[in-house]
Amino acid sequence: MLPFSRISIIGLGLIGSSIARAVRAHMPTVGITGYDADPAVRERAAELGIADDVTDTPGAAVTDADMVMLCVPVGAMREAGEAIAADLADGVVVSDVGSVKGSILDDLRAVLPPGVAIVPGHPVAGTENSGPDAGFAQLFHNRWCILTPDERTEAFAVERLSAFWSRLGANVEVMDPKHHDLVLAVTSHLPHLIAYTIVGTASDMESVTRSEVIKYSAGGFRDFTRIAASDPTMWRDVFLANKEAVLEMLQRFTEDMTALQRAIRWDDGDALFNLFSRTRAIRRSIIDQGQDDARPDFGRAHD
Ligand SMILES: NC(=O)C1=CN([C@@H]2O[C@H](COP(=O)(O)OP(=O)(O)OC[C@H]3O[C@@H](n4cnc5c(N)ncnc54)[C@H](O)[C@@H]3O)[C@@H](O)[C@H]2O)C=CC1
Ligand SMILES: O=C(O)C(=O)Cc1ccc(O)cc1
Repeated sequence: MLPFSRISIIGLGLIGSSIARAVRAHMPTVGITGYDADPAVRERAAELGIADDVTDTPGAAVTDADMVMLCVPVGAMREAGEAIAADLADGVVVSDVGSVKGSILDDLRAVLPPGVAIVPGHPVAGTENSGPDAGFAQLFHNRWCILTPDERTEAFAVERLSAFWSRLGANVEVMDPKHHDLVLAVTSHLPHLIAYTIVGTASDMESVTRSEVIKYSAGGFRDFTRIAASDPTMWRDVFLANKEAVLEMLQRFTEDMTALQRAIRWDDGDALFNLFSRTRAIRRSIIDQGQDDARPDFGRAHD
């Protein structure tokens, strides 16, 4: 049995359009209605035919839905919830895909009516691209989707949402929101901050020209430039919403970086070698678990 029969997607960018495409591919009988605050995105989404209907108001997109997925930047979740509150059907499941989970449940509970089941979620899958053209149906294949309900969240809603993400090819895990934010601070948010910093540092250097940075961007730097091309609005919101955990991880990172600086200064080759051997082992276990993104077709636009 299908977990939902008519879904609504609010925010038709990379993640919203990927969900729409994946639902089309894996649950073709499920109806999809979409809305985006940006008229140009609505127009493009309609052109691409990623939803059965793209509406001009948020309310019209949700009236008939049995599940609503909020796919907007973290800082816009509350406003997006407010905009649909009056038009939600009783018993509807509302979820989201935000990269930070701590405050979302409180924010959504504050603006949505009591008859609505709220299950926050985060598909740990994405790319540096944004907008409706960037989405693709296979984005969630063999990727994690973390759900962060609390003790008040209706069990039926967690089960249905779990089934929904499984159908899209994801592996579902349930986690406490605070723990989610700490784990993602080190595995996703801090790496993005480092990438933004290093690319910024290189571009600020006066003795190295911009064309040299582009021309000689070998392995490491090149990977950072991909991450540092990620959406500014999305990442501004992530850092502001996960301030505490990011600052805690940044503190640890800075201390570890200072230790490395010291090892280089004092020619402590053993310290460098030992750390690099430990980190190599982590990379190998990621590959062994089939969690590597370096698949030949990953991140390319295809449906
Ligand atoms: N980009 C990524 O790799 C991943 C992003 N996420 C999360 O998914 C969410 C969406 O990110 P993307 O799809 O990448 O961004 P995107 O920029 O591609 O799409 C977001 C869309 O939301 C629309 N929007 C903004 N405020 C709105 C509002 N109040 N009502 C309706 N539409 C509104 C924008 O016009 C835009 O089209 C974010 O919360 C992000 O943290 C989660 C996993 C991966
Ligand atoms: O493009 C990449 O490497 C990413 O890390 C994508 C990504 C961005 C944000 C998330 O919350 C989850 C995944």
